[in-house]
Amino acid sequence: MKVGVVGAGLVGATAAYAMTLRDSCSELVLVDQDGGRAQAEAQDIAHAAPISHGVRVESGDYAALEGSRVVLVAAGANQKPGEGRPELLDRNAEIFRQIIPQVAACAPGAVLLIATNPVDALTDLAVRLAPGHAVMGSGTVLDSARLRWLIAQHAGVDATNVHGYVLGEHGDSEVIAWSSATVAGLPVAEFMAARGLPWTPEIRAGIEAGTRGAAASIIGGKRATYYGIGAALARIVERVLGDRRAVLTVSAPTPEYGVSLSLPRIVASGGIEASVLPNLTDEEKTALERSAAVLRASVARLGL
Ligand SMILES: NC(=O)C1=CN([C@@H]2O[C@H](COP(=O)(O)OP(=O)(O)OC[C@H]3O[C@@H](n4cnc5c(N)ncnc54)[C@H](O)[C@@H]3O)[C@@H](O)[C@H]2O)C=CC1
Ligand SMILES: CC(=O)C(=O)O
Repeated sequence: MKVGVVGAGLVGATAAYAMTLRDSCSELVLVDQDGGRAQAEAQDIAHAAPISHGVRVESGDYAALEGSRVVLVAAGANQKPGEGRPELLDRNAEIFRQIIPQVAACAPGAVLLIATNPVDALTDLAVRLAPGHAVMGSGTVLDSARLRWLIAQHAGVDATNVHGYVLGEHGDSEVIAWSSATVAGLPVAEFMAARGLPWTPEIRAGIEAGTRGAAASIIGGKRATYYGIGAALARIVERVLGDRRAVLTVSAPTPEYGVSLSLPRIVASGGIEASVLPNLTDEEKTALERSAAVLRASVARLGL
C-alpha cells in the first residue's frame, strides 16, 4: 500500500505526517524539485514511524513513484496573505504541465489526488495530462469539515455528529447545502430549536462566512494552511486504499456542469464510483450553477 507525494512542502509533508500517524498506508515516497527538502521531510516524518505504526517513509525521484496506489500532488505555489486561489492558476498550471506527465508515466494505475490550488481547474488539467488515470481533487472535503466544525461549535456537540456538504468550487463561489445539513440526524434549524439554541439568519451567515473565509483568515495569521488539509488528504487516501466507498466531496469532471467541481462522491479503490446530488433548494441550485460558471471561466483560461 504505497503512496507517493509530489510536493513535499507544508501541505505534502503534513499530509505524509498525518498518513504516518494514522497508519493510512505501508509506504510513503516524497518527491520534490527541492530534493534536499524532500529528503529532510521524509527523514523527520520517518522518525515518527517507530513510535507510531512503522510506515516506511522515503524520498526519491519520479521513478520512485512506481507501484504507488495513490499519488498525492501538492506541488506548486501557495497563496500569500491577501491573494486569492485563482491568482495561482497560471503558475501552477505550468508546474502541472511539467510534473503530471512524469507522474502518469512512473505510476501507471495510480489514483491521482490533486491538492494544489486552484484545485478544481487543476483537477481538470490533470485529467487531460494523465489520460487513463483516475483523478480527483481534494475539492471541498476541507470546506465541508470547516462547515461541520462551525455548526458543531454552535450546537455544542461533537463535530463528527454533524453532517453537511459544501458543493461546487473550492473557493469563494462554493455553495453550502444547508438543506441537507444535519445535527444528530435532525435538520440544523430543528436541532437548534430542540436544544433551545438561537438560529437566526445572522448566525447562519456567520457560519457561511467562517467556512468561506477560513483559508484567508489562517493565511493572514500564519501564512499557510496545512493541518486541516493534511488530515483531509489522509482521509481521502485511506478511503481509496481501503476501497471504503466513503462519501466525500471530492472534485472531479462533472458532465452536467461541464467542469470539475465538488459533489458528494462515493470514493473506492478505483477512484470515484458514483456521484450523488443532494436535494437542493432552488436557491442552492442557482448558486451551484453560478459556481460552475466561475469554474468554467477559469478552465477556459487554460484553453481546455
Ligand atoms: N486543496 C486544498 O484544500 C488546499 C490546497 N493548498 C494548496 O497546496 C499547494 C501547496 O501549498 P504548500 O504546501 O503550502 O506550499 P509550499 O510552498 O510549502 O510547498 C510547495 C512545494 O512544491 C514544490 N514544487 C514547486 N514546483 C515544483 C515542481 N515543478 N516539481 C516538484 N515540486 C515542486 C516546492 O519545492 C515546495 O516544496 C498550494 O497550491 C496551496 O494553495 C493548500 C491548502 C489547502
Ligand atoms: C489554502 C486553501 O485552499 C484552504 O485552506 O482552503
